[in-house]
Amino acid sequence: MNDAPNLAELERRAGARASQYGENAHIVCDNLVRIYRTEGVEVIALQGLDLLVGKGEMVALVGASGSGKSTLLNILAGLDVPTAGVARVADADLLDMSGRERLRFRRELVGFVWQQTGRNLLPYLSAAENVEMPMRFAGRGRKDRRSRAAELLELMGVGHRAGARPAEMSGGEQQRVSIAVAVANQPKIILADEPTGELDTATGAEVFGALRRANRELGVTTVIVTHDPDVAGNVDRTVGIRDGRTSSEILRRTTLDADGREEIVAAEYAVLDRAGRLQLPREFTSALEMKDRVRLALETDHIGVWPDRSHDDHR
Ligand SMILES: Nc1ncnc2c1ncn2[C@@H]1O[C@H](COP(=O)(O)OP(=O)(O)OP(=O)(O)O)[C@@H](O)[C@H]1O
Repeated sequence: MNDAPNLAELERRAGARASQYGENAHIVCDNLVRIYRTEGVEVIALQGLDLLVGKGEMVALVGASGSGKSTLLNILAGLDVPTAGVARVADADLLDMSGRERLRFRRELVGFVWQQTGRNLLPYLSAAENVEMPMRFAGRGRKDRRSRAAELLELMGVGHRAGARPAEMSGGEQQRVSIAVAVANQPKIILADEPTGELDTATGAEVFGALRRANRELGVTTVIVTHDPDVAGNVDRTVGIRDGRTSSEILRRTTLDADGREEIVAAEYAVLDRAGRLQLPREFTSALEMKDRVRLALETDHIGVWPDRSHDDHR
């Protein structure tokens, strides 16, 4: 008897494998490409980016200016449409949405916090009124709105500023109110673009703390774009973006030290994508003058990478 699978079975297995990528993730980017075309010039802002974020996870995106962080965040926010690939957020397919679905996605599923507080808050409304505003749009009753706004401002540590207008608050307070606004309608995801960009370090840490509380207490998946070098201690995972691709990850784990005390350990990894591609850190490749090609060797527990010396032999 021939036990070899037929073509239909092989296709079924391949399909089943494909659907497994990111099946349980809250955010899935698979080979995401975004090309901007302006006056005949093409800029490839994202070139095959892969990213998975789990439900309830708090992730920071870091990377040099122009690496594609804002492009990615705008796509995840439903404000921009990728050129190719897969982008799924809370089960919504961002490449295949009608205008109406996109609007619903932006209103109900994601909350935003932008760097400029002026973009987050209406200047003529008090903190509490700002938090109530999205709930009014969603048709929630007045009593319910009031109590939820008060609760959220309290959670963000700005309950005592409920009656203040944005101009009467400090930058850090405004950003904490902005987080309360972003979570008012119970979104599944919060996206924050440089939320501490205009703040000093101490105030920035308070804003990260508020984002952390929203993430932990409300269970909302959180993605933050930041230049803040101290961010790794505040989030579960830091994802480095280089040239439009995820290139490295810093994972934060809590372990016990020799005396049984909890300590936070952050370990840096290079990202190996599904095609087997790996970005070697520039400092490593330039230290050994590696370019164009390298020699690889499989060892029992690691892979060796050597500079290509074949030119030297032929000289
Ligand atoms: N609307 C646009 N039209 C053309 N090119 C764009 C546009 N938006 C971004 N780009 C280009 O795409 C690339 C990625 O830009 P992006 O703003 O995503 O980077 P970034 O990592 O967020 O940078 P920064 O930290 O400076 O905000 C850059 O080369 C940028 O010039």
